Amino acid sequence: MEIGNYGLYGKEELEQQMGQNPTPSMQKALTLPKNALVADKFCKHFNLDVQVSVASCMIEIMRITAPDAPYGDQQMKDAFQLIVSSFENLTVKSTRSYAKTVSILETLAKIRLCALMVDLECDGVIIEMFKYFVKAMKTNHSKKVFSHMETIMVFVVEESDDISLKLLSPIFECVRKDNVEVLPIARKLGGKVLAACSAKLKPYLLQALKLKSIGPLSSAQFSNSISDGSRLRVAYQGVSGAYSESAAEKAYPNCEAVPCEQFDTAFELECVRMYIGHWPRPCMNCCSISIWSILQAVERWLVDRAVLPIENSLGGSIHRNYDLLLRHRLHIVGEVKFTVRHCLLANQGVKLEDLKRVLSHPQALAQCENTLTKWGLVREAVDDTAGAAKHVALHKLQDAGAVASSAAGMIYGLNILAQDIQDDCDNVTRFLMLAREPIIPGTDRPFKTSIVFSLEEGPGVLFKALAVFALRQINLTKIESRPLRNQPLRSADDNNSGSTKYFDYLFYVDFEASMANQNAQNALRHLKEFATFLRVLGSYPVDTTMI
Ligand SMILES: O=C(O)C(=O)C[C@]1(C(=O)O)C=C[C@@H](O)C=C1
Repeated sequence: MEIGNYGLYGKEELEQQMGQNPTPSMQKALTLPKNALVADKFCKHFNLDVQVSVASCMIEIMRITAPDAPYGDQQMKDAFQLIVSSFENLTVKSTRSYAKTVSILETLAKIRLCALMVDLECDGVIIEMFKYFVKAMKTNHSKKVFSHMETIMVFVVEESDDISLKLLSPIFECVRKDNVEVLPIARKLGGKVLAACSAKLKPYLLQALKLKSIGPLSSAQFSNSISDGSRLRVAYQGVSGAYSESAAEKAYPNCEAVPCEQFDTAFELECVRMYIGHWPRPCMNCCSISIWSILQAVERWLVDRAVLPIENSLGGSIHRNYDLLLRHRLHIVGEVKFTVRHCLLANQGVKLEDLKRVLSHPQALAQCENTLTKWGLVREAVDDTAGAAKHVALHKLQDAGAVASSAAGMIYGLNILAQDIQDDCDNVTRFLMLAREPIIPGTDRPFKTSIVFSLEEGPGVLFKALAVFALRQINLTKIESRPLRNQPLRSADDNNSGSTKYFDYLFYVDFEASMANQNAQNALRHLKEFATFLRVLGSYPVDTTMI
């Protein structure tokens, strides 16, 4: 089909913008340059600046001849390809052709030539254009550039009848909450397009989310991919640069580490919200309820593992996380020990003497207790170390620093004022890997089993409980007691059918044996005889490595 003119996107509107159609004499005058431009020696010139100049002349001719297209369909497609290729110049402001490229962008936005791109089904070219826009947002452009990109993207979406997910993926990718490669300004661009086209994009967003969902877990331990070949998604609490992210990557070297604001939600809705976390408010109001209900259906399969810090060699047990282990019906499938080396981070130009306060995760603050006291800094607890660094950078704080990793310093552009500020160089945090399915315990390598139980009141019951292991030469590596805050629990057989009971204390015990081991099974059978509640949290390989 020969499109031939821009009638599809409003002749009148265009005539208004252009003033009038070109006169016959102007049409005649244009013939020569119009034909010359499509010659290979110009449009396929090896020099990129020449190509941009050709693209600029072509779009100028399109502007003059509007609403008629100056070329036939194939030549128009080639011209669009050349025009879009020139947008590479938008990614580096210092290039010679930057100003010319901005003017091409402006014309494309103003005369809405992109409608013709949609009609000509130039999907590949449009995707390339969207990708350039997102990439270009790493450079500091004027507001005008931002608004032209927004106009073009919205127009393309609104003009397209049947949009492919591939075409939308640059937009969805740049609003994805866990996409650390995207700068806030690019997120804003994606968010504005989503907001402007919310009604049209809603079904596509849901489709994209469903495709992200994955089937039930395989029980393969420490496997980096799931059955369909996609990467294992490992949720961790905090933002990029948190120690938990490094622990996730140590356990599953090829995984996709997914930042979540709170651990409680790592396996739940937070991971679903990663797509719509940056959805602008007005849009949330109109679609959140339906998105919510549909997302609930897929939420359970959005991540495969969660990483949970459980204890630290200096700070001790992380009590809240012990409580979470019981609240969620997840299984421990692995552990990772990670050497934590803290830095004091601050904005560029800020010196140690300027600091009055320091932000970090309470565990990190506790691990640097002596050093921070020596410096006389007021401690402020936040959700994670990298989040603290991000906050200090984002708000350009001059009186506050952050205790976090050097990686967080790099990510958020902070200066390292001091390194290795933990109170002891042997500062190791133990992380647990959690999954919905347990792994099949083995005997081929050292295994550890974590259990939680409660006991009736009485003299010597705890002694008796621990003796079941001592009698069988099973070594205990950890014992932790937690108060039971009057919360109902299932009974000892753990099959969900027991009556509700209340206990005073819970004992968390780790012992060095696999549940595949007869000795360990006998010990637990023995313990069950007088435990009022018992659950195996997981039997998993011991982390014998240290980094
Ligand atoms: O805030 C982080 O970076 C975390 O990964 C959390 C955490 C923790 O909870 O203990 C992990 C390791 C360090 O011990 C300090 C903080």
